[in-house]
Amino acid sequence: MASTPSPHTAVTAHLNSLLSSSSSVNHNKPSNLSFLHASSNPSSIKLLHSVSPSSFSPSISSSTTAICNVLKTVESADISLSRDLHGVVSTSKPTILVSEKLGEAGLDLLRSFGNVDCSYDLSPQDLCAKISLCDALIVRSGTKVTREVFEAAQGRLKVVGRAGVGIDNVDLQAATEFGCLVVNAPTANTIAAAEHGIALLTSMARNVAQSDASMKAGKWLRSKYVGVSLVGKTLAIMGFGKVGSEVARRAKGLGMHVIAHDPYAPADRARAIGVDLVSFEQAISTADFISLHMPLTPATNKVFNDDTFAKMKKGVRLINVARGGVIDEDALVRALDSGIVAQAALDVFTVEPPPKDSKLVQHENVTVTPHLGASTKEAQEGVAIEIAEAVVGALNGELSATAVNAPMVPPEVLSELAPYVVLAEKLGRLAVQLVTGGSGIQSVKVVYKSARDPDSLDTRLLRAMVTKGIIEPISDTIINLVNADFSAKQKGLRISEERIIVDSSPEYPVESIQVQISNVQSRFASALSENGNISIEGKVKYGVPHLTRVGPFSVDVSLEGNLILCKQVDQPGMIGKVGNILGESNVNVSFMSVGRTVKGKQAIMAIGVDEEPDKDTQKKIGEVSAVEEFVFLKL
Ligand SMILES: NC(=O)c1ccc[n+]([C@@H]2O[C@H](COP(=O)([O-])OP(=O)(O)OC[C@H]3O[C@@H](n4cnc5c(N)ncnc54)[C@H](O)[C@@H]3O)[C@@H](O)[C@H]2O)c1
Ligand SMILES: O=C(O)[C@H](O)COP(=O)(O)O
Repeated sequence: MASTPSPHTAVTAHLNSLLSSSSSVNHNKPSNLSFLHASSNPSSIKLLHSVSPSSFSPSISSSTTAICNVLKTVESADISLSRDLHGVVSTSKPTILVSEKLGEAGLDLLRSFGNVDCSYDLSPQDLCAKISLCDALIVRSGTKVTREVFEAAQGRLKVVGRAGVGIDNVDLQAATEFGCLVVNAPTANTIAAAEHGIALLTSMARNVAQSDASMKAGKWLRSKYVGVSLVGKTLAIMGFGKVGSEVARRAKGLGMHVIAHDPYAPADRARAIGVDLVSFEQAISTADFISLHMPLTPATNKVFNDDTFAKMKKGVRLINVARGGVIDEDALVRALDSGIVAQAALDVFTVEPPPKDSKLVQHENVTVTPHLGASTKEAQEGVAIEIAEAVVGALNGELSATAVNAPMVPPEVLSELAPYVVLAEKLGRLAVQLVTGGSGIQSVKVVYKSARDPDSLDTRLLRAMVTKGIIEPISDTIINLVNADFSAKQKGLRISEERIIVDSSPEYPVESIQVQISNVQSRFASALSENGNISIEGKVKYGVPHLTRVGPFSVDVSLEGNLILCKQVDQPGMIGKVGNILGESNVNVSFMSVGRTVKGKQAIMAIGVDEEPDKDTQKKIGEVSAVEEFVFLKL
């Protein structure tokens, strides 16, 4: 059993805290911190510990050390630990609330990882009451995950998994503000939805539902239910994404002429299946059938309304397996009554279930199904597995390929950037401690020197880590990849980035990272560069982050433990004097580096120390005659 975590473990543990720590932006509420253990294999990361910061009192670091010691003892035992709200450490697993029916295979996977609570049909109040006991929530389209849910979670909820595509029932803004990751299952129900679209298209064209109902009512109405043929007719696909393009493929097989409108779809993908991409106006004015496959967003909300129906070909037929909200349903009733729209086939509604007396649902030219697009056995099993894997991965601190509100960083980029992620956080943490009073920071610049083309360097993770390092020491907000940019904006912190190409080995993604804070006073004036900004720079050496520059001074000290920066007149004996004072106080020096601008003038000592020197010791250092200023910094 290792008594000291390997550099790799430390690196991945840092990554995990970035990816998995949950936060509450409502500062009155406690946030949960997740301590995660990373094994030497980054793909097998285990959530070991979850604890409320209130239970850390009085000293976060001493509690952390104690907890880490416990963790070390179980490191090889693959046991999950958690601490309850009273701070009692116990073996427990994360709790996953599943609020709508999910396929068994997905549930099995979830059960092998955590405690699964399948509570279907919860009222909004019951959901809010339960959620503070849950680490993850899995929903379909029937559960509204509102801001109130995130507030009620009190920082514990780390991930919301949407077992399907549409995330319009999740308040993404609130999720992001609360640092909660949202993942979806975007692929497993595509074919089911496309097949349902085709089922609605063909059954509407041949009045299958209406004639079935009339026969069951004892009638035989052959002339009433004469249909229309599909072959040679123009079908407009609105939203040429996964479902839209599969509907297009199938409609071509039925001999239809298919056009599509999608402002973001690549023309070559459309061409590849023989579909012309056209403007919105052209699509709706020339089509005999219009099939909707765009997401519900502020831009698509009620995009089919009185104005747009008026532009359609008289007698057009409409299919909607996307979202009810893209249609103004009252306007559709009017268009059906006037004959502009001959028929509609709808799987989705603005309010689900729609009111029993809905004129639209009751309309004789309308065929309806109760949101069944994704409801095939195959799709539901697929979606359940897809979302269970995404949620387990997220709880394990892995970056999700289906994250909806966080950058998706490919695993290879992630593993390459891992040591720089640690460096970025430590530089942010050091830089903010150099500011007098710590707060009032408005403008931070992060400069990356790299031999690589700036376009090939994905710095989102590094920027988030610098943000984490700066914000966490001066607030009670826990920062992760989800909420880093939002939290910075909330605090009026502008983080800009610059990438400088340097002539070094492109083998490493980053040569150095520099953090500059402008328009602030510094507790350590020597950290100010010529332009008056606090400026510190670091590099990764042999996988370990190092501080390499403070203001104009070059230093080289490994960023572990704590740090004393000391500015003195460049003269012999200084290392001994300060070293002796620390030694007398039992403060162990781990690293030491001296940097100067000109021989015999000023120099900076960067001293790595394991313990924090007490006030008396710090006073003695300040009293050494050649020492002009010094500062103690926690890493
Ligand atoms: N009825 C069901 O059970 C069911 C099942 C699956 C998906 N859906 C819904 O179908 C829709 C499409 O799903 P998908 O998996 O194909 O998603 P997708 O993201 O692959 O495709 C959506 C497409 O819509 C396009 N789009 C965005 N804004 C647009 C606009 N203003 N006009 C035209 N196109 C626009 C996008 O560029 C994208 O290509 C979603 O709303 C989803 O929720 C419903
Ligand atoms: O967006 C989706 O994936 C579909 O609308 C499916 O929704 P459901 O999971 O509620 O069936």
